[in-house]
Amino acid sequence: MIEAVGLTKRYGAKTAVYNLSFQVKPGLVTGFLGPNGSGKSTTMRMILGLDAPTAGHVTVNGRPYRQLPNAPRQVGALLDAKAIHGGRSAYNHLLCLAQLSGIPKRRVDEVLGVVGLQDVARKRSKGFSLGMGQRLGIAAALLGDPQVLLFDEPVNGLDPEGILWIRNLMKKLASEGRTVFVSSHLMSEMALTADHLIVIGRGQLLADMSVKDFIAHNSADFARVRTPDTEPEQRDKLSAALTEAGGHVRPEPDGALRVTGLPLPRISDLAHEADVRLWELSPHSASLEEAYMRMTQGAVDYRSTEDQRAGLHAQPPVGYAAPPGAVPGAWPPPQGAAPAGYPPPGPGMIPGQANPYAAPPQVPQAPPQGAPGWQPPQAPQQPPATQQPPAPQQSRPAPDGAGAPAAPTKHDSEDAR
Ligand SMILES: Nc1ncnc2c1ncn2[C@@H]1O[C@H](COP(=O)(O)OP(=O)(O)OP(=O)(O)O)[C@@H](O)[C@H]1O
Repeated sequence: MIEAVGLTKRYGAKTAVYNLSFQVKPGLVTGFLGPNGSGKSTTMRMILGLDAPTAGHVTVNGRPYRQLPNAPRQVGALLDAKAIHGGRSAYNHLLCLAQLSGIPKRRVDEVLGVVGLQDVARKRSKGFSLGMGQRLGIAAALLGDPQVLLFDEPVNGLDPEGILWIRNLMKKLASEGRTVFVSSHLMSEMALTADHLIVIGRGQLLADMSVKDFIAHNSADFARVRTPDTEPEQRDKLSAALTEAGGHVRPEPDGALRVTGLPLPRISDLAHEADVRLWELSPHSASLEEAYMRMTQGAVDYRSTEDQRAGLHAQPPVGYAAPPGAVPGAWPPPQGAAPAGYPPPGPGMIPGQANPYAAPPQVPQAPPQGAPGWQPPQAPQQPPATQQPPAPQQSRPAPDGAGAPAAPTKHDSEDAR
């Protein structure tokens, strides 16, 4: 079990993670989702004692990582698969990690078999493809047969067969009662792999719930209705009738109508009353991807200017009414402002948490802590000094990095400096 309480990390004026509290339970695959730069890797690094929290704390099996006896046998991690000494063979890389942690040599062959690298085990890893590197990183994570596993983007570079393999591996590890915490941007994959989701945006918790609940709470079921393609006036007639009856109607790219707010039998009756023939009337549930996009769209930091111009990034939440005077179709509303009609936090959001559609002001950025006038909202309590993991050191028990918490940082760690 992994438990974070009020976890906060600041890099100078940048708040990467703010007041994050969650539990990752054994026996489940827990997906860790969030847009680019939302703080996933930083959180994982704090779990592994590679970054010290600015406030709050995180424990693995009840202790900070650095206080775990023989940590590599309790926790395995894939942070950065490229963090391997390229001149070393896969076998020697794993052997080195095993020897540093007192893991028997035979385990090296076992994990090479598990990840399917047995035939290239003696080849230098610098010739490995991205997918082979990922497999080697996963082998290193499994080396100590740990109860707790963290994977940062494990399917990166894997082909479809590899993706299927890792999906089954994660599920198997969880079914053995292990704690499996995995970050990914592949929503379709997460929908198939994860039982539970932790979603963050701009370093803050947006959701902590089962995949099923997440989809149910963050998406509206809808109906697709199609009238004969050859009679566009029928479509307009139906659209008017459905809107008048209180439905929300949006055109689909293929000419169908997407209708929310009306049950299927009612749509059928309204079509009948309007004397409109239907070619399609079908119920639909949103995908995890749609639910995720809906929840995190306001917390996306990096966006193509092309998308911004074309408005591709933004679909207003269901029920959103543009404020008076707004440019028609403009979404999202101006950052930091919550105009009239701005949706309140929905049922899928964390109680007491700010509306995630809102822009960053909840995350205190400046002035820095201690500066005149700085007042963090609900500032988490500093834990006693004894609960803080010791400051990360440059040299860690696994010098080659991959698969062990020793993996070099994606960013230069301020702590290490
Ligand atoms: N050592 C550092 N110094 C300064 N800023 C940092 C450092 N590490 C991370 N950050 C910043 O903290 C924020 C969170 O970064 P992080 O890598 O944790 O996000 P992420 O969710 O893992 O992103 P991605 O999905 O792109 O991998 C980013 O704005 C990042 O630039």
